[in-house]
Amino acid sequence: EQQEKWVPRAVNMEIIGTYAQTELGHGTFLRGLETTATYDPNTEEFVLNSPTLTAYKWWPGGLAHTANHCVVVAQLHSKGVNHGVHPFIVQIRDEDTHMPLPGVKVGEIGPKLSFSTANNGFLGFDNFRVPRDSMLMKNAQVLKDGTYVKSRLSKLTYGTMVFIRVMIVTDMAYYLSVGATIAIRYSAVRHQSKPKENEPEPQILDYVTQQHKLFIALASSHAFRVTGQWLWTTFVRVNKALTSGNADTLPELHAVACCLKAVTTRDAASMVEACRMSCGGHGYMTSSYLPILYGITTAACTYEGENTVLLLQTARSLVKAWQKGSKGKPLSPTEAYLMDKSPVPKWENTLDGIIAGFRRVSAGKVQDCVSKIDKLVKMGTSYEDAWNQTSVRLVAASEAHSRAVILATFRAEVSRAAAALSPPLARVLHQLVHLYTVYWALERVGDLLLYTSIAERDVQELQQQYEDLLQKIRPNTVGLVDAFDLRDEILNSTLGAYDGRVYERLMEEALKSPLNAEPVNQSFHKYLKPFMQGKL
Ligand SMILES: CCCCC/C=C\C/C=C\C/C=C\CC/C=C/C(=O)SCCNC(=O)CCNC(=O)[C@H](O)C(C)(C)COP(=O)(O)OP(=O)(O)OC[C@H]1O[C@@H](n2cnc3c(N)ncnc32)[C@H](O)[C@@H]1OP(=O)(O)O
Ligand SMILES: Cc1cc2nc3c(=O)[nH]c(=O)nc-3n(C[C@H](O)[C@H](O)[C@H](O)COP(=O)(O)OP(=O)(O)OC[C@H]3O[C@@H](n4cnc5c(N)ncnc54)[C@H](O)[C@@H]3O)c2cc1C
Repeated sequence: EQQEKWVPRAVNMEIIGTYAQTELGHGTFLRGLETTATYDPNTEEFVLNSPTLTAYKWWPGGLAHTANHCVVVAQLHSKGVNHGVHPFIVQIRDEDTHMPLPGVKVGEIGPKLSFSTANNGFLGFDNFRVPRDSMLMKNAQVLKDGTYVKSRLSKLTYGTMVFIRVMIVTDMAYYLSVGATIAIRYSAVRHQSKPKENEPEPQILDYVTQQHKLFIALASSHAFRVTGQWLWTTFVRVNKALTSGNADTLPELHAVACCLKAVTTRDAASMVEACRMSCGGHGYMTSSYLPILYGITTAACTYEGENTVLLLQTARSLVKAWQKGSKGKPLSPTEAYLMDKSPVPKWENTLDGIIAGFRRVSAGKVQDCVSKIDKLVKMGTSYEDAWNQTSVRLVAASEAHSRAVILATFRAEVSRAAAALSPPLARVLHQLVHLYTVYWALERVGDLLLYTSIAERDVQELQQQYEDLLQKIRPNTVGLVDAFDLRDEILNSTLGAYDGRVYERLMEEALKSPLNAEPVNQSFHKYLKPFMQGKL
């Protein structure tokens, strides 16, 4: 009924909304949110109120000047009892005049690192009344007399965030495809230095260090697209089960969505920055689009759940799984490997060997965390303090688990799809899987040395495998980014345009600057000349 009321109006843009959860004082700790929604049975209304400055909603995208409605997450009070945070759909502006409604204080939060096109806003309520059906009652309800009917699963309130975290993994695949396209096309056009005096300046794409910076971004885009597809399929399956009242698989989805969102956003931000730096000074130009792209990807490390907090959520699940498995209870498919008690096998420099190695690292780290926590608790430390003192290791265990999931998914999905591809295309995609897997083995070689039987000669061989792969992928690099098929209008980049006219485009953009409107800028007469004449 509520969906019939609100969804059609949102779809036809009568309602422009945003998600108003975060407050000045709380973003992570949702149970600490201060906005209140108090039910008045006499009028069958909720009274929304921001009791303190820190209760003001702060950050929601489009809230400042675009949205006329929003989903407000508030502490629900009824019959004198606080039932915790619940979502409410609230009109905040007049649909004709767009003026803020009486009792609503709304505005712009100010300049940000990036996302300058999104008017992120603040929102405060001064005993603002909304009808009872403003409470989104899919999970929990408040009856006309104020009786609270609890949800069958309180965490369903957090469902929106799981959905967005699932989507973000695919978003990162897209953003990495943009960064890789810009930087690799530029690296094919840019010639620099003379390693061989009697030869012309080479393409910078032929420097192996440049390949090391860029090819992992290209491979990660494919790895995250494939993993994002797998995660979406998992989300759809869990959601279907939830609809029929079965919440058994929700904890696993929450855990894997948390660590994948955290690892893919962190990787995307650092790899987009590497793309920016690989383009030298021109990568620092706004017209290259790389600084904006960095701002967008680094924001994703914070929004929809700050990365550390989410990695700790996954660590909570891994520790619980270890404790369950140690009692012989079955584990979820993504965590079942934790109970592999077989002897550490002889190391193999193969994809399967490396994936098995990352699972060993994750299981070893989880076991070390459980042992440290148990030891601290036995010494009289509270569980919460023991958790905090172990939290750096818990984050590392969560990252290792996430990497094992990505490596295994990327390999399995490409192997499955390869049968339907032409042999040359299958070969190139397998090279990207191989590069991605060996890259991360080398990045985490310390962990592999701690938890597997990898030896020094294996590491040397992996380094050679990696350098051979850079050489094999080089001839197809431009073709691989062209295959992302990103239009120039979407790339919005002087360095990444398909025609490669980099220098002409850089100059064209420079000449658009208002500072080039006249040969002598007025600042000379107002400041420079008086200063030079000692008059300032
Ligand atoms: C391809 C094209 C791309 C174009 C894309 C364009 C743009 C990109 C899109 C968007 C970009 C622009 C803007 C971004 C919009 C951003 C929006 C936001 O940021 S919205 C706000 C997000 N905020 C958060 O995520 C808050 C994070 N905090 C929390 O989730 C909770 O506070 C936290 C940390 C989980 C703690 O909650 P708490 O109640 O204290 O729980 P516990 O830790 O005690 O755990 C209790 C149990 O509950 C389980 N749990 C927790 N969360 C969930 C969940 N979501 N689902 C299921 N279960 C959950 C948890 O596992 C515990 O279970 P056990 O007790 O261990 O069994
Ligand atoms: C571009 C952008 C768009 C956004 N859009 C929206 C939106 O549309 N709607 C919305 O509601 N919100 C939005 N947000 C807000 C975002 O969801 C919050 O910023 C995010 O949830 C982090 O919360 P916080 O800012 O309060 O940081 P905090 O939670 O205060 O985190 C600060 C630091 O404390 C650490 N920390 C916090 N808790 C713990 C813990 N338990 N254990 C260990 N360390 C901890 C964190 O790791 C972090 O290092 C947006 C934010 C950005 C940057």
